[in-house]
Amino acid sequence: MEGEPPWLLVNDIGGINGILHSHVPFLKKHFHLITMKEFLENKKNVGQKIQAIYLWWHKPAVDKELLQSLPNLKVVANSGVGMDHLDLKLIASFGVKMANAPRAVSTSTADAGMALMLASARRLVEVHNISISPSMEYCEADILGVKIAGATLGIIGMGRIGYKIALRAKAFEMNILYHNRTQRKVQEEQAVGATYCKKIDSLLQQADFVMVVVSLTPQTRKLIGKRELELMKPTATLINISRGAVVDQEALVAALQTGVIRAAALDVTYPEPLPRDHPLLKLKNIIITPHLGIKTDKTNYMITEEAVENILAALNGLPLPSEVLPS
Ligand SMILES: O=C(O)[C@H](O)CO
Repeated sequence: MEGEPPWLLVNDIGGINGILHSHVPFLKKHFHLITMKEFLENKKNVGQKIQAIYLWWHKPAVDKELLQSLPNLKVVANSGVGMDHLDLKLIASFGVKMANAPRAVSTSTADAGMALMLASARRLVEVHNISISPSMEYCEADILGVKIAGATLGIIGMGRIGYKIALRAKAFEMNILYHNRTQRKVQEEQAVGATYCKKIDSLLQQADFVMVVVSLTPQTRKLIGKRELELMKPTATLINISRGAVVDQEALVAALQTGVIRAAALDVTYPEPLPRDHPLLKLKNIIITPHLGIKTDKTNYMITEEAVENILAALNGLPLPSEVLPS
């Protein structure tokens, strides 16, 4: 209809899997919002009106059936950087563009990685529990942590987020190693004092903290398995803020149970959340957070702003600021 705003499909508004209510007025300035429920109730009449999808926490699922019922779909915008939940080739085969939100997420995800590293090093969860226990009894040895200044951080994946972690770690006076498909420019390395490890093994052998920041691809699935864990120092800590499947969880459970490594701090697991009887949840030397990376007041809003920017560009035939192409 002439003058009508473009229709944007979202999974839901509010609730567990819906966009935040506070984002609705901003989205409504640009789009007519339609939820999956409304779409499914009236598929035939509204399918051709929908031009864009905004995925919130990976929902709705963009499968062949959905793509076939949206003949005028132009763009799928994701509320995060990782696109591993999408079949990029399938979406592109429908002539639909895709975008993620790398600018919005990087600082908060880097902060979450640092928070996990510091919490594990200084045993924050354990000491909190001691502090609120009725007796407050503890031995000094129970609360001894790992000194951060002077320790070596190995960053696996030196993209935008990895680099922001290095910037932060430098301020904490850490030695920084990194492994990445491509080496960063010398000036970039010098700015954060990071040393490139061409081989992941050498990083694993030297680091006191190994932080995994790669995206999930067929090449990075189970990148950290039994062999890699055994290469790590017994005093080392593994921090994963990328995707659960990058670490072989069974191997990790065994490594934590038998002291192959000191501890782990995970913002991501598979599945998310873990079943309540999962062995990882029974360990003392672990911290698990519920995919906290981007969950801050401002970050959430910036993600929606970045998505809107991408969607409007696609609808106006302009280059997308954060277009993602199928590899
Ligand atoms: O990919 C990201 O940006 C976050 O992990 C949210 O999915």
